[in-house]
Amino acid sequence: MSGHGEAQPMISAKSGPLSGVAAVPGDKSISHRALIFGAMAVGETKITGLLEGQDVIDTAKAMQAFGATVTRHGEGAWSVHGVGVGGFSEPADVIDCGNSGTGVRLIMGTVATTPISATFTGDASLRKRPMGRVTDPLSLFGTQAYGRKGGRLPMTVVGAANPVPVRYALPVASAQVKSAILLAGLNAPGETVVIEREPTRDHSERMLLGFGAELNVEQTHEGHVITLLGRPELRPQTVAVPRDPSSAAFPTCAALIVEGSDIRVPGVSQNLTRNGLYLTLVEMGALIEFENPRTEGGEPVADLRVRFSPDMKGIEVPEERAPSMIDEYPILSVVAAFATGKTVMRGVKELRVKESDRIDAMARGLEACGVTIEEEEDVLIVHGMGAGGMPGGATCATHLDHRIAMSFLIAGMASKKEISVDDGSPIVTSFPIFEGLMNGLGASIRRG
Ligand SMILES: O=C(O)C1=C[C@@H](OP(=O)(O)O)[C@@H](O)[C@H](O)C1
Ligand SMILES: C=C(OP(=O)(O)O)C(=O)O
Repeated sequence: MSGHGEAQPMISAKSGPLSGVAAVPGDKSISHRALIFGAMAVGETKITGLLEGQDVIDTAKAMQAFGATVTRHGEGAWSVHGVGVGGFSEPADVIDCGNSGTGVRLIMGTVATTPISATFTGDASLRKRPMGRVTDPLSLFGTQAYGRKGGRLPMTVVGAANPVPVRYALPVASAQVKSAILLAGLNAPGETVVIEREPTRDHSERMLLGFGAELNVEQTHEGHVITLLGRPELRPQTVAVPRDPSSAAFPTCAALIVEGSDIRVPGVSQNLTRNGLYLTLVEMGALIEFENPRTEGGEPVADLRVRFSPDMKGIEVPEERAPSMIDEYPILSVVAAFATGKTVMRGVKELRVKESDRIDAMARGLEACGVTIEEEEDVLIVHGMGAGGMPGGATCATHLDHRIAMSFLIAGMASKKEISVDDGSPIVTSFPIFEGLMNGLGASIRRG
């Protein structure tokens, strides 16, 4: 992992036409949840297609530290012997969640209503990210949290010995906060209610139902009202993790901007809480065909055929779409640079509290590559230069952020001059086979 002071490998990318099949690894959000819910079930959960990225590995290690038995049987094939809701034991050491906001926030939820204490930390990126958004609602259960100023890691969470159920309306659209409350609600007697005004990824709700919890989702004037009955016995499951649409975004967008490309991307989620990027690309004039729609691992998926799209136009991305494409704005801003006209992204200030300030990272990097950008606290506007129009020729800073690193490497595959990134090491957090997969399609990603 990066961020501990050692020199980081600079990586650069260029590309010929891309062709072939881009089979991306398992979904990161679903992988974290399969391990965590597996650890809270009684008995053995079997997982296939688990993402073996560093973020998920760190969650697997954490589940072991809390007393679950996590075993790897082969590539993507894992099992978790769970200890039951409320059955976590106190870890003997600090829990290091590395680069993962999802890992640390969801695990804090599980600890919140268990009578144990745990101290959490992470890498330099995670230690900058706000945890108050999770510990504030968790305090309503009776949980205490002691962290650094501004609610930063390292932080000790003291679980409530006698938790009470909670009713909480999310002030930000965040699946991590929603999931932390639901995980805490599992070990609180009675009904815990979370209300979200805008729908966010619903993997926790789907998985809770699969593991046998009593959960109800109602659409009211307040938004989605999610009611969970506490203290269920979770039944172990067999979880087939579908491919990650956030990873699929990278080869998809590369094929759209690299001249002569024609690739297939199998099994891309069509879950309405995850597919915002793909809707947006189609509206821009991207040549994407959605074939063979079906259900895989409980998620609606389709196979994509993606071709070089020289006639894409900038659009105004509907603000309410943001939660369904929140991790895809960096790569969308790259595609926008290869469209004609302006692409306007509003309601995106959540990007400022991800692994890096993603608005700032993309704005500065794209400017260095010759693209005109307008930026406000909550808005990013990219002035497109058309197919093949981006000059490139810069080294972009990645700030310990995998999505920033991959976005600029993809930009470099279609820019006039090569683009480098200062540190490619964060890519292993979510997409460990990125380099090999892209090179297999015809790109040339080189180190040093
Ligand atoms: O719940 C999840 O698995 C995730 C939720 C999103 O974060 P927020 O909840 O902060 O929006 C997303 O950015 C992250 O990559 C994964
Ligand atoms: C924001 C992300 O992840 P996390 O919040 O889990 O670190 C991401 O993967 O883009």
